[in-house]
Amino acid sequence: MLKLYRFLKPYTTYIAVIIILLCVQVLSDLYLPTLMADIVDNGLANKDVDYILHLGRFMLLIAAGGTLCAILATYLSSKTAVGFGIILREKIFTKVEEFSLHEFDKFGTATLITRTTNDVTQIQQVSVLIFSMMITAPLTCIGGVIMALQQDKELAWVLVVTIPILFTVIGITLKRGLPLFKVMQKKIDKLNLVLREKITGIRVVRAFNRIEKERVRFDDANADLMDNAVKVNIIMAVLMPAMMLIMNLTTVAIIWFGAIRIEDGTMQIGSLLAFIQYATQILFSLLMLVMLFIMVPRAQVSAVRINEVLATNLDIVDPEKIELASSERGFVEFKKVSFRYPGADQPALSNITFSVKPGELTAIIGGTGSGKSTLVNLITRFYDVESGSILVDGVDVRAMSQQALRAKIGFVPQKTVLFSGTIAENIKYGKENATMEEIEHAAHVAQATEFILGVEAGFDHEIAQGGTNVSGGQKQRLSIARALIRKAEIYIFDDSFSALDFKTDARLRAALKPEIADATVFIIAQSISTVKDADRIIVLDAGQISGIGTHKELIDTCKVYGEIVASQLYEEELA
Ligand SMILES: Nc1ncnc2c1ncn2[C@@H]1O[C@H](COP(=O)(O)OP(=O)(O)OP(=O)(O)O)[C@@H](O)[C@H]1O
Repeated sequence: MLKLYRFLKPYTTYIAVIIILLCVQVLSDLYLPTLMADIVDNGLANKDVDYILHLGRFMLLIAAGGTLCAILATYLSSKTAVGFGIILREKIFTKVEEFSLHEFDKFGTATLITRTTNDVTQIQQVSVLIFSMMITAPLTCIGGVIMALQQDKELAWVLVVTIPILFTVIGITLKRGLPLFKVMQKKIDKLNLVLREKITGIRVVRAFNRIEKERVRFDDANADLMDNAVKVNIIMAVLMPAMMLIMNLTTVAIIWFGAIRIEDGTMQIGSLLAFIQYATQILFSLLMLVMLFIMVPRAQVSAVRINEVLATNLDIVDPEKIELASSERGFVEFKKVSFRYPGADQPALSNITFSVKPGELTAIIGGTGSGKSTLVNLITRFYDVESGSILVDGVDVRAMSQQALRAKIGFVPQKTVLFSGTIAENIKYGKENATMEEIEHAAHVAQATEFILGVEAGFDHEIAQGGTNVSGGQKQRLSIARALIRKAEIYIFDDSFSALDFKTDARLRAALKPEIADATVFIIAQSISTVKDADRIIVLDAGQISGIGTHKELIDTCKVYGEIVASQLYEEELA
C-alpha cells in the first residue's frame, strides 16, 4: 500500500496540516483528565468555587480547541482520501487504456472494473482511518501511559495485566479474521463477473431459457460472498464486546484498587478519576490500532491488485526512437510473419508474406478460425508478431508510434461497437473535428442516411449503451461511416458487410469504390461475391496462405478457394 502512497504528493501540505491538527487534538485530550483531577482534588476538596470556575472555563476552551482540530482534521483527511481515490482511478484507467488485447485477455473485464471501483474505494476508506488513527492511536497510547503514571505509579500494574490480555484477544481474532478479509475482494470479483455476463448476455440467457440456471449461478456467487462477510462480521461482533468487557473490567479493577489506595491516603479521588480516563484512552487507542490492523490487510489486498495493474509491463509500447514513415502512403508489407496467441500450442498465423500498395483492394477469405481477423489485428498492432515483420509505408510497425500508425487506418471491427451518444457523435468518433457535411457524407456513403433520417431526431438520435437500439446492419453501417470519415490511407473492413442485405451490400460497395479508390483496402469476407472483384485475394487456411491472386487465377490454382467457390455456387443453385 505504501507503494501507492507515492501518488499522494499533491496532498503533502494537507497531510502536514492533518498531522499538526491531530497532535494538538491528542494533547488537548490528554490534558483534560489532569485538569479534571486538579478541579476535584484542589477545587472541590477545598470548596473553592472560583478555582473550579476558572479551571472549568479553561477546560471548556481546551475541549473546544481539541474538537475544532478533530473536525478540521477529519475534513482534510476525507478530502485527501477522496482526492487520492480520484488519482488512483485515473492512473488505473490510463494504464488500462494502454493495455494490448493480450493484457485485457490476461486480466478480464470484470476484475479490471472491480479494481478501478471497489478496490479503490477500499483504499480510500482505509486511508481516512490511517490519516487520523496512525497519529492519534500511538500518540494517545504513549501519552496516556505517561500521564497515567504521573497520576499514580502503583496502579499501573492493572494496565500491565490488562494490555497483554487485550493483545491476546486481538491476536486470536486477527489470526482467524485476516484470511477471510483477504478473500473478500476475490469473491466480489466473482460476483461482478457473473453479474456482468448475465446482464450483457441477457438476450441469450432468455432465448435459451437459462434464467433459472443463471439465477442459481448468481445466487451461488452471492451466497459465497455473504458466507465470507457473515464470518467476518461474527468475528467483529465477538471482538467488540470482548474489548468492551476488558475495558470495563479494567475500570472496575482501577476503582477497586484505587479505592483501597484512597482509603490508605496514598491517592486522591481526582487522581483516581483521571487514571480511569487515561486507562480508557489507552485501551481505546489500542482498539483503534486493532481497527487499523483489521482494515489495513484488506486494503492491502486491494493495493496489491491495483499495483498489479499499474505495474503490468505493457506488451506493446512505443519504441524509444520513433521512426517516421516515409512520404509513401498506404504501403503494407508482411515479411514471413508468424504469430501465436499467448499460451496457444499452434500458431494462429505462419509464414505470411505479401505486399500491397495504395489503390489496391485486398480481400482475405478462409474458413472460420483460419486467422483472418488475427492478420488484420497485426496491421493495427493490437498484437505484436512472434517472428517476421510488418512494414507500413516502409517502416516496421513496432518502430512507429502507435498513434501515428493508427492515424493511418480506418478500422471497422468484426464485432461492432458503438458508444452511448448521438448518431452524429458516434460517426464523429472517427474524426474529432469533422463538420456536419463530412458526417452526412460519410453516412451517405455507408448507406446509413435512409435509416438515420427515418428516426425522429435524425443525426441527433441517441444510441443506447452498447448500441442496443439499432439493428445489426444499422450498427455496421454507422461503424463503416465512422471509419470513412477519417479519410484514412488504409482501410480494414473485418467482415463488415455480413449483416447487410444483398441490395444494401451492393449499393454500399459501389458508393465505397470512388471514396477509397486511392487507399489501401483490406476486406475480410465470407462471400465470393464480395471478394471476386478484388485486386488480390488472400486465401487463408489454418493460419497459412494457401493461395494469393485474382479470382480467375485462384479458381484454377488454389484448391481451398475452389472449394469455397463450389460450396457457394451450390448454395446459390439451391436457393
Ligand atoms: N484472443 C485470443 N486468444 C487466443 N486465441 C485466439 C484469440 N483470438 C483468436 N484466437 C484463435 O486464433 C485462431 C484464428 O482466429 P481468428 O479470429 O483470426 O480467425 P478468423 O479467421 O477471423 O475467424 P472468423 O471467420 O470465425 O472470425 C483461432 O483458432 C482462434 O481460436
